[in-house]
Order: sequence, then C-alpha cells, then structure tokens
Amino acid sequence: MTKTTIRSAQLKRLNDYAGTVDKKIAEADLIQQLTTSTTFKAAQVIALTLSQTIELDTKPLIDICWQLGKSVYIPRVMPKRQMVFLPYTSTTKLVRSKFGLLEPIYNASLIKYKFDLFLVPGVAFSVTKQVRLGFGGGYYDRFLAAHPQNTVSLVLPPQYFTEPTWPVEAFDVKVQKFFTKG
Ligand SMILES: Nc1nc2c(c(=O)[nH]1)N(C=O)[C@@H](CNc1ccc(C(=O)N[C@@H](CCC(=O)O)C(=O)O)cc1)CN2
Ligand SMILES: Nc1ncnc2c1ncn2[C@@H]1O[C@H](COP(=O)(O)OP(=O)(O)OP(=O)(O)O)[C@@H](O)[C@H]1O
Repeated sequence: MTKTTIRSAQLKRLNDYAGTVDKKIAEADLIQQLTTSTTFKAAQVIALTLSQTIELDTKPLIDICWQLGKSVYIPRVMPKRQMVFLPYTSTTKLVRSKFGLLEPIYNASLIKYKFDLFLVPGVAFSVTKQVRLGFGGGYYDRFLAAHPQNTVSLVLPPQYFTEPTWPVEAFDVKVQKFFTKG
C-alpha cells in the first residue's frame, strides 16, 4: 500500500479514537512513562508540538515541563518545507497557520536547532523498524536529516505497528526510542 493510502486510513482511525476515554487513559500512561524516564529527567531543553485533536494531547506534558523549569520549543513551518523551533512559554503569542496549526511568531534570534530531547509526531509508527509515517509534509525528515536529535515518539494504540505496512524510503529518519501503551 502507498503512504497516502495508509495515511488516510490512519487519519480516519485517529479521528474515531479522538475524544474516547481509551485515548485519555493511554495519553496519561504514555506521559507518565516519558516523564519518569532518565532521558526526560536529564533533558533541560525539549522540542515537541502543540497537538491537534487526533494527536496525543501534549498540553499536560507541556505543563509538567514548565513546572519542572524545562524549556519547551515548538515548530513553525517555513517556506520550502522547512521548519524552525521557537520557545513556547505561558506568555508566547500564537498565530494559526494556514494548515490550522497554532505556531509562535517568527523571531530569528530565538530559533534553536539542538535539543536534549526531541518528540517526533506521526500518524503511524513501526516499533521494530523504528520508522514513522507523518502528515506528509516531510518536515520532520528534512529537519532531522539536517539536525540530528535524541528522538522519541509517544505511540497511541491506533498508531502502533510492528512492521511498517507503508513503504520505507531512504530519506525516512529513524526514531531512536518509542514509548508504547501496554
Ligand atoms: N501538532 C503538530 N504540529 C506540527 C506537525 C505535526 O505533525 N503535528 N508537523 C509535522 O510535520 C509540522 C506541520 N506539518 C504539516 C504537514 C503536512 C502539511 C501539508 O501537507 N500541507 C499541504 C496542504 C494541506 C492543506 O492546505 O490543507 C501542502 O503543503 O501541500 C502541512 C504541515 C509542524 N507542526
Ligand atoms: N531530507 C529530505 N530532503 C528533501 N526532501 C525530503 C527529505 N525528506 C523527505 N523529503 C520529501 O518530503 C516529502 C514527504 O515525505 P513523507 O511522505 O515521507 O512525509 P512524512 O514523513 O509523512 O512527513 P513528516 O516528516 O513531515 O512527518 C517526500 O516527497 C520526500 O521526498
């Protein structure tokens, strides 16, 4: 099957899963696993996303990071399918992008390229091959090719695959660690 076919099937599954009690339970479990890990405890500067409803809700995780005094960075998409990461604090002004995502305002002096911990979003993850299927922009693959990171993904049950059922391509950057519910 093609990436496009699997992606649309996954978007449907994740839409159906959004708003369920199962999702809330899985999210709490995954955030608990991450925040008690040595890699999280040691990380001072963390990159993550402001989640959409079909994604793992990152707000509780962001609150924990802020409470612990960690610096949080979130992406802003740029021309030519580039992406930059800018600080996210309780006072950061956000604007909605044309893709519907909330993003910080561009400020070149605040951009950061290297993080202690880097959370990678996706619609499907193969835990044995350590690959992911994203939303299709290639933003994360491009960014990670240029700026390697200590990557982790939090995998909700409908995102979990052992082997990839989609084609893995040369530019797909592996995720180093997965947290899975179970
Ligand atoms: N919460 C969250 N934020 C995120 C990501 C994510 O996966 N989750 N991203 C992960 O990458 C980046 C944005 N990802 C995008 C992925 C695909 C397209 C995309 O395909 N856009 C189409 C047009 C779609 C439309 O107009 O409706 C295009 O450019 O042709 C855009 C952004 C950065 N922010
Ligand atoms: N390092 C790269 N340099 C240039 N183009 C790239 C690179 N990585 C990926 N691409 C391009 O990005 C496009 C989208 O790739 P793909 O469908 O695999 O996205 P995705 O992994 O689902 O998205 P994302 O990485 O944003 O979550 C592809 O056409 C691919 O050629």
